[in-house]
Amino acid sequence: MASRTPAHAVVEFRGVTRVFDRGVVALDRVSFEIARGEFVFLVGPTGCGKSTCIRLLLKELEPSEGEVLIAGRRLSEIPRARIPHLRRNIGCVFQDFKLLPDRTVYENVAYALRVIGEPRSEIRRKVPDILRLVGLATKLHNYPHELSGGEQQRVSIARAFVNHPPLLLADEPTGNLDPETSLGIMQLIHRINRTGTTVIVATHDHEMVDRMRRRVIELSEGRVVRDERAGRYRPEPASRHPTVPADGGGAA
Ligand SMILES: Nc1ncnc2c1ncn2[C@@H]1O[C@H](COP(=O)(O)OP(=O)(O)OP(=O)(O)O)[C@@H](O)[C@H]1O
Repeated sequence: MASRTPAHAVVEFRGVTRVFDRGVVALDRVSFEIARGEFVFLVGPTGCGKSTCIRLLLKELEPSEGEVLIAGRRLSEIPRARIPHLRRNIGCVFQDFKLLPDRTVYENVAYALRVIGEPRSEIRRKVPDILRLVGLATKLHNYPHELSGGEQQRVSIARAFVNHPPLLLADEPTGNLDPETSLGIMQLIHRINRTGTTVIVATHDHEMVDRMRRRVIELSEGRVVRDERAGRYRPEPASRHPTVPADGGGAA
């Protein structure tokens, strides 16, 4: 069957339901499209299904019903052997950085290139370049434990972006950082977005969402309850979406 995904859509969730063991419905008929180059915040209270969306995009999970598409391709049709190729085109940033503790900053980033068979000369060129971009040119030989949380997150962003993937997923990237450091991280992710990379950030960080005023997709109990162009963490008081409290009620 021909795909209905518009040529410009990088990501599409088409009626996606995901049910876990014991009948936990993490996502319930979720549909949205994200165009090439968009910056999207995925928000909502804990347990609403944000990480499940990210894991579906990485094909770490399969939908119980519906389809997830990337660049018009149904992930259900991608064979197991091609999953590494899919993931190579998706940069990932997580709350806990996931750095290799016994490798230097340089090695942590170089490793991402080595596993995909990048020639040594390219690694030597690309790693210092990306570390300069994230503001860590002087920390190449430090180990993760010698860095602040914000610096560690910059390393993980460098690692995620060193291949210039068309899609960057960030799951709670500022969750462990103070507000000022978070702002720097979000500015960096914004800069990456401006190079043309599509960015999806799952977050509870309402300050950040309110400051950035980008597209906001809000989930509640596994359903999309709001999708706004230049949204805030919570809907505007005059919102046309009365199903979600406008007074800041609910979990932060
Ligand atoms: N592997 C799993 N097995 C069973 N239930 C799961 C599993 N993963 C997630 N869930 C459940 O699915 C629901 C959605 O979880 P998910 O992690 O997507 O939420 P979230 O919005 O990312 O939450 P948080 O903001 O706390 O990270 C929750 O009820 C969660 O307990």
